[in-house]
Amino acid sequence: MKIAIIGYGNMGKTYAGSFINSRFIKAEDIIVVDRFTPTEKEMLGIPAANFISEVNDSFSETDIVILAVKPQDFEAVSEKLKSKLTDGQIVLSIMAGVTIRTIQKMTNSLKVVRSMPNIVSQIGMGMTVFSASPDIDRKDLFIIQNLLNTTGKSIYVDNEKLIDAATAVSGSGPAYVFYFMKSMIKAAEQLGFSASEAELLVNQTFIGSINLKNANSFSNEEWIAKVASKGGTTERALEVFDALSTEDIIAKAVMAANERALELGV
Ligand SMILES: NC(=O)C1=CN([C@@H]2O[C@H](COP(=O)(O)OP(=O)(O)OC[C@H]3O[C@@H](n4cnc5c(N)ncnc54)[C@H](O)[C@@H]3O)[C@@H](O)[C@H]2O)C=CC1
Ligand SMILES: O=C(O)[C@@H]1CCC=N1
Repeated sequence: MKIAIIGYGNMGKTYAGSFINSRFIKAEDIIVVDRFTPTEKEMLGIPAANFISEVNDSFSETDIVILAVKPQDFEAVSEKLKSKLTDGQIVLSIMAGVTIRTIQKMTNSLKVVRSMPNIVSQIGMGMTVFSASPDIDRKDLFIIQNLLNTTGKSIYVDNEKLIDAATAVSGSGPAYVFYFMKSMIKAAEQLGFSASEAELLVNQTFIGSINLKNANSFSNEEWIAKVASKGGTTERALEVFDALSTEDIIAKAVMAANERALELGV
């Protein structure tokens, strides 16, 4: 199977790396289009000749074309791509917001899969939610899901609106986690820890908590109750979160991301 990746930034590189490392796709079967020439290390064993700056005739030989540019760059890409795609090819988009309908219109392609991965795909622990146009048959969907699963876990949704919702939850989600970590590190420093000590305390707390959660079937509420002793320190901190409506703030932020995904699709 041959794959073209348009846009070799954070996500384009992540995808190429996952496909190659999982041995699902051979490095020589990947074509990359970007304005920038990557370093040798970034090429991941893909032959230098397979890196091109514009979509060209070699595209008609590929089975899947992955759109990994920013939504704002899609129009320019689609202009070049439109005339090169043939009927059997699958277009797989990871762009935030851009709808299946828009991708179909702008690429003249009926076989479109729209997905929302996250950056954690870099270490094979990503979360991807995907949906497909009616012309994608079961076999196509199976191939795509196998490909996506080289980057982590995936779920298929019929309702395309859930791709925007996933963008706001799991797509942008890693940044929310890093934001929370950054805030805790800052507080730890204010309490007297050095920057590296603060980072260790917070990293280990996150890694440990997630692994603990995964090792048992208790809910988040149950875990909170196990940590927060009556009249103790955690309870005092949680009172501050509640008094400042932190849950509402987080919900508002996620809704804002969802709104932005919808705007990007217009
Ligand atoms: N960064 C993330 O965590 C996630 C990003 N996404 C989506 O993935 C897409 C890419 O995001 P990133 O990789 O973070 O962006 P990026 O900015 O790191 O990479 C985009 C690449 O596209 C290239 N590019 C721009 N115009 C081009 C053109 N006309 N032809 C060929 N290449 C062109 C740029 O040179 C750049 O290397 C976006 O649509 C974003 O919504 C989805 C999930 C997570
Ligand atoms: O911020 C963005 O628009 C992209 C989509 C999800 C993560 N990054």
